[in-house]
Amino acid sequence: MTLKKIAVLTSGGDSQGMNSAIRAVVRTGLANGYDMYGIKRGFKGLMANDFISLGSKEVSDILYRGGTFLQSARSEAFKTPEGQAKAIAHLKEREIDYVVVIGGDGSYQGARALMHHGIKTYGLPGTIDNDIPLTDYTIGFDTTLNVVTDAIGNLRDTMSSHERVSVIEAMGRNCGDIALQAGIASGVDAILIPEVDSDIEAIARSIKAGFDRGKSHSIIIVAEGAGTAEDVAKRIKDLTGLDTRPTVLGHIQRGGTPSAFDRVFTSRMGHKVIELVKQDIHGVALGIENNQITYHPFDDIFAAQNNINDHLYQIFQDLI
Ligand SMILES: Nc1ncnc2c1ncn2[C@@H]1O[C@H](COP(=O)(O)OP(=O)(O)O)[C@@H](O)[C@H]1O
Ligand SMILES: O=P(O)(O)OC[C@H]1O[C@](O)(COP(=O)(O)O)[C@@H](O)[C@@H]1O
Repeated sequence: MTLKKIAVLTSGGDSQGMNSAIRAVVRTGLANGYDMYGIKRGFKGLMANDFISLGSKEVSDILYRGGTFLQSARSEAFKTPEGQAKAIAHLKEREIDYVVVIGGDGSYQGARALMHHGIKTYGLPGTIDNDIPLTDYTIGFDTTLNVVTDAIGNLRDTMSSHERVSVIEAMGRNCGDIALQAGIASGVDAILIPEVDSDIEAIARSIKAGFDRGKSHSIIIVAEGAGTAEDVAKRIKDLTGLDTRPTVLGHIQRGGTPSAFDRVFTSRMGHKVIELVKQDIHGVALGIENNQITYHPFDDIFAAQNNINDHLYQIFQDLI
């Protein structure tokens, strides 16, 4: 009897913990007698037939590394029928039975496209943005929060010495979770996120009042989906007369050694993928909900809304 073959790829923006997820899928797969493969550079590498065989040794020494050793890519060509036909042909030639896609919602669209061509697929939520429905956390989000929280601490030191207002731009595309949770963790004075309309004049008044009471610095965090640090800093300066400095954290947020939380939950998810393979359950995306590893059909993920946590936003407002 031929061994069942499972291939793993990482796609879209990389995130800290992807390596840990790959390692867990591969080691659990090997322990259960499957033949394991990696596909380099996401769907781009799949179209180019860029596969590598993965044994236990190939995934050693990666658990604590950010990024993805399989590397990642965004590929417009894969969205076309021709691109997908190439990808399917390589999977069929190699007799790959299952494909594990680690990436964000775009990558999930790609996984669903493979599924519609008869490939058994799984999605793991690999994005720092925390913008995937039906999972409380995405891979790398916790590490990114720690990176952003550290950066805000550094900015606080220098802003305080110079009595300045710091306006910090966080990533997240159209999702405000990084800004909201790093903002709570850092005790910032204002958080601008795309999900909530903010009154910049009211924010400016309260920052000015803070300085008038003797505060030596003020910190505003703005999610990239809600505007730029530069625009917000200029507006605050115009409204308050205070010295302001914009900082764009950029891709620094996507690096760093994955947190213990990211390593543990990705290990659990990777392990769960193989349990699902054994039961021949597929066409699903995995998540963590109430500390349980869960899974849902791709169609349910696309039908669901990813809402900001209103209660957390309220907590932030009550704490300023
Ligand atoms: N509608 C789609 N159909 C097929 N593949 C898609 C689709 N949308 C995205 N993809 C593939 O997934 C890749 C990653 O998506 P992207 O949105 O860039 O990142 P993420 O997965 O992090 O959201 C894209 O470059 C493309 O190859
Ligand atoms: O690295 P790039 O291609 O410049 O993309 C930046 C975008 O990727 C992210 O870092 C992660 O998003 P995805 O995981 O959905 O790709 C976003 O927060 C940001 O807007």
